[in-house]
Amino acid sequence: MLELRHVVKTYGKNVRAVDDVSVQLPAGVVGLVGHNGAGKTTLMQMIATISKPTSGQILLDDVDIVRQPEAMRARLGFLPQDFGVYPNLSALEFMQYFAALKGVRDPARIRRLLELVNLHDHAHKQAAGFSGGMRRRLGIAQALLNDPDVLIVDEPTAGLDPEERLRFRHLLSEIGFRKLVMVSTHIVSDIENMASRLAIMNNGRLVACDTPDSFVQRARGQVWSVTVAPQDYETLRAQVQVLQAQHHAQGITLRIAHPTPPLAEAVPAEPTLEEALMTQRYALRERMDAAA
Ligand SMILES: Nc1ncnc2c1ncn2[C@@H]1O[C@H](COP(=O)(O)OP(=O)(O)OP(=O)(O)O)[C@@H](O)[C@H]1O
Repeated sequence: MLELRHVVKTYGKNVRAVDDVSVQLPAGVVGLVGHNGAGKTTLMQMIATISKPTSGQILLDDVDIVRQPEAMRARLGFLPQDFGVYPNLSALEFMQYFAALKGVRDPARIRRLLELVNLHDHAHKQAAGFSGGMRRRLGIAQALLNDPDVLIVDEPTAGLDPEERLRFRHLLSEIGFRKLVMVSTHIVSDIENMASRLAIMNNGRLVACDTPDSFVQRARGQVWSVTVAPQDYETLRAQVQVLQAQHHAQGITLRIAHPTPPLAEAVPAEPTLEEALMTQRYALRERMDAAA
């Protein structure tokens, strides 16, 4: 179990990149979601013991890893956002290199990991010729060398094609059956079918941490569907949060986030996870505007 207690990270006097985050995370896939600059990378770096909190505690199975970072490092696999492979090494050489750095001496483990990430047929090819997805998969393979209990992956699918994305998601969700996998992303669809929990960050704060179903459940009754004439669309758009607009011969069918029916003829719609998170974001923004 990973536990964060009142974790704060400030840069200089004005930037509070992570602002009083407390959460308990058991095994499973946790999707860390938030806009650019929300604090996801800063939070992950502190958990990965690459940077230290300004204040607060991070505990792995009750051991304070800020004071004893080696307790985390021995059990950690980390794939940072800007992870690069060495282009002149083959996949196998790359794994052997990292295995030596991590003190892993079992050649069979390297073979198994290359099979797990589906790169065994490319083991002897230089990484220079690899696609973005193959490089990310090689990154995951090196992160798994020490059989980590905590796997942290920052923006895993950036630059991947749809098929690679699917394969990568499948791989992470399998690992999440037994381990804690933290995945940061802007793309909700990337994690919607694999995350057991979503942690939502906004301006350094953890504004919610819950199961995907709970987010959808809370958004029920706040997403509406209605078809309007094209000339009414602009007026409506200025008044309510339009989640989706689909043009067709009969007009424009809208999905709208609103606490009450936005028009008399609007009917309640089943929210998607993405819509549920957007609905929550709008509600949060309104609360913040009201408080300002
Ligand atoms: N080394 C640093 N020095 C100063 N400010 C920083 C530093 N690293 C991050 N920040 C600031 O801290 C805030 C959080 O940044 P962070 O990179 O953690 O967000 P993020 O959610 O990961 O964003 P992205 O999705 O764009 O990667 C931002 O305002 C960022 O500008």
